[in-house]
Amino acid sequence: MSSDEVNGSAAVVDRMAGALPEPGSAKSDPILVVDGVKRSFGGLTAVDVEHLEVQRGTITALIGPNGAGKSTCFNLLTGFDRVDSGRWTFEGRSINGKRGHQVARAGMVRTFQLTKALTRLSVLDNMLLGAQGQTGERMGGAFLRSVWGRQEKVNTERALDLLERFKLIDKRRDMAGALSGGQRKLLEMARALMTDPSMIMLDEPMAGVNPALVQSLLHHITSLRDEGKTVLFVEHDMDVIMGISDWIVVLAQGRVIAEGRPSDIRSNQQVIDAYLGAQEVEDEGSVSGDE
Ligand SMILES: Nc1ncnc2c1ncn2[C@@H]1O[C@H](COP(=O)(O)OP(=O)(O)OP(=O)(O)O)[C@@H](O)[C@H]1O
Repeated sequence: MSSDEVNGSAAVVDRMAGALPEPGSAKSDPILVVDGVKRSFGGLTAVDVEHLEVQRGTITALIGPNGAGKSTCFNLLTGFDRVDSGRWTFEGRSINGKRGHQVARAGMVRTFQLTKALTRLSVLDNMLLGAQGQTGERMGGAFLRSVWGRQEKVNTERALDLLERFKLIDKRRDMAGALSGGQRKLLEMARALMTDPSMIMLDEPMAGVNPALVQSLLHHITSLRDEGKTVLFVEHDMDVIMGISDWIVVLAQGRVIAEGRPSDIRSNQQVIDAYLGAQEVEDEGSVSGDE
């Protein structure tokens, strides 16, 4: 059995069957299709993606060196930044120009590199904020309750179910600020699921997380895929990337320089030159741990 078959279920392997390991490759059933998306800051081109398709029901990693444009790409696609040019469709519908909460309501939800869990709100209130589709970062719990009314019961039940699933149920009354770094990542993921998205985008879900919680997060990510959701994630940890990705997209200087299964990417000389070579040196000197 190949490492790619180990990573994904048989169904996932089938979904990627016709996809060629090359930049811009067509997928059999793309949930997200990006065309000509560009974003510059002053004279610096941060993102310049000619064509990208993300296959439905898979785990796709977006990797690349620091400053490659990964977070900017996430920000653009999810309505947290504006493109200079380009268009993209989600579930066949254009979501250009939509704001973050509208994108979330369309079914595409993202988490942030630095967790946005409101530290002075309880874990449960953070979850209830998630039900709004990521708006209201400045809203308090009392406001939430008045807005929700009858809907609050339904949302609270969903929040408690998710907190149970993510093993945070005992923390529901604690302030989010009292959680460890890893628990905040779990809360971010749980919160993102409040709107029952079909696609979840995770920005560095493992950063600052201790090894025990890494296993738990990995389990949650693969479970989401196995339930039929699409996962797109940005990550630097190569063991994580190679271990759970069905497909990998490599960005360098804003452009997609390679795409493929983990085995394709590992042996791609251009990727080794632009990223993997330097990454190995970095990993040798790094120490990981929870906050
Ligand atoms: N708001 C901004 N203003 C100016 N420059 C920006 C802004 N946001 C990003 N950049 C620049 O755009 C480039 C891409 O940054 P981005 O954060 O998207 O990279 P990244 O691949 O996510 O990096 P990392 O792995 O370090 O998180 C970088 O050169 C960065 O300095």
